[in-house]
Amino acid sequence: MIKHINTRAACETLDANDPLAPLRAQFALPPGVVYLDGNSLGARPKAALQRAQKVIEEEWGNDLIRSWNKAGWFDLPARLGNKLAPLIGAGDNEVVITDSTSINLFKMLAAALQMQASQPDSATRKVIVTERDNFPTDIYMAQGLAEWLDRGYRIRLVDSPQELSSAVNAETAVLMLTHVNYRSGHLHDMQAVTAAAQAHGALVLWDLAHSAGALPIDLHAANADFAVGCTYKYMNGGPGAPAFAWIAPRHHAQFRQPLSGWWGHRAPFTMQPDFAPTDGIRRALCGTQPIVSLAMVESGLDIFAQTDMQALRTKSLALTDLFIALVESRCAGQQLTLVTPRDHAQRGSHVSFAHAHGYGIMRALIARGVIGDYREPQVMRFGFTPLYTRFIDVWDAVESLRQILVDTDYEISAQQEAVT
Ligand SMILES: Cc1ncc(COP(=O)(O)O)c(C=O)c1O
Ligand SMILES: Nc1c(O)cccc1C(=O)C[C@H](N)C(=O)O
Repeated sequence: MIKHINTRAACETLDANDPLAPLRAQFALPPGVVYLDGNSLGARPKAALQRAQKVIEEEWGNDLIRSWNKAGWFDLPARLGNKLAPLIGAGDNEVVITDSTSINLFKMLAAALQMQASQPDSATRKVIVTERDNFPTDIYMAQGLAEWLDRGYRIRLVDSPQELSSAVNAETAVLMLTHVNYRSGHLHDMQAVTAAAQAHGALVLWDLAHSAGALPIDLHAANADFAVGCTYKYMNGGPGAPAFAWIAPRHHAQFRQPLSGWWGHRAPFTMQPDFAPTDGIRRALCGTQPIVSLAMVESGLDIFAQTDMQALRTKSLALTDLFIALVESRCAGQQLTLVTPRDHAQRGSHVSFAHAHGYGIMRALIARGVIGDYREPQVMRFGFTPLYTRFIDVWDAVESLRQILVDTDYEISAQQEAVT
């Protein structure tokens, strides 16, 4: 049906019939902007401003240190983790919101390697498998940990999802994958990949940065071992908002991570000189949390509580289908190559097109108020956030893209900024 949409008026009708359309009013989006970068930094929930005011003025300003108890600051990582849990198929007391995704990757990987080190085959199980095309921080964190441990761990980088089945074997300690690829938008079959790796004795760590809040996830049904992800993308927690970490309950008792700060201690205010890990998911914590930033995450999560991930997925696929169809019909012959899988089962919530002058074209789009981003090599990335993206936004974005391409209205050798 989406394939036959070829007027802006038809997109207006899609918006008029969209059951999720009213949710957009809960976001503060600047006028005249088509925002297609919620996969990198989500838009601001209007409620975040009042929340920030309350945290800063009342909780910090007025109640001062009493707020650790009175405003529940100390429990915030776990309380918000419980709110996030249903979005990823996790249960109560299984998720904390804390630190950054990079740091949580380090903690989960370190704990997984330690669990594997206690197995009888530990001498030969020394490989961390991931994708060469994974988001670089994931690979860098694994490299840093392996180097620092200096116990013979190696990183094996696979070049395609198809290669995974031959790359994972009895030497694999951990398979660490990003569920939806940051560049291509390719979506892994979490359940099948997890089962195949576990059949070889590997533990499986999922980075949900580009899928949490974008599509339904069921960590329990997939029998995953560990998961991490960002809250500042589809969850709209704000720039640099703390990330989340999930540990399968069956691993809680064995879980040990090396950043053994006092927030992970059994009784931090007894001030004992020896570290004794607390029970459960709070073991993933390290030290004092950035409370103002952490508190912002709740405003984003509260919007998800008004809908469900299946409804969001249905709209997300309609938006990405429409974008692909319109770009291919209206920008035909303009040397654009679709990088994202067409198959719904393999597609997240962003769409990427490659063009030799991708960076210059993206700059021109941003100058016209259509905000996406650019990833090397040559990839223009457009994120579709079903909570606030409209079908007319898709139309308007493609129309701007078409005009820029037809008029060659972009700088061929645009100077790259620090953040692309
Ligand atoms: C897959 C993936 N993991 C991790 C990150 C970021 O990690 P951090 O928040 O630690 O910078 C990103 C994006 O920045 C990402 O796309
Ligand atoms: N975390 C980011 C940042 O600190 C600056 C600019 C962009 C980001 C992003 O989140 C990028 C994103 N993970 C990506 O997929 O490229």
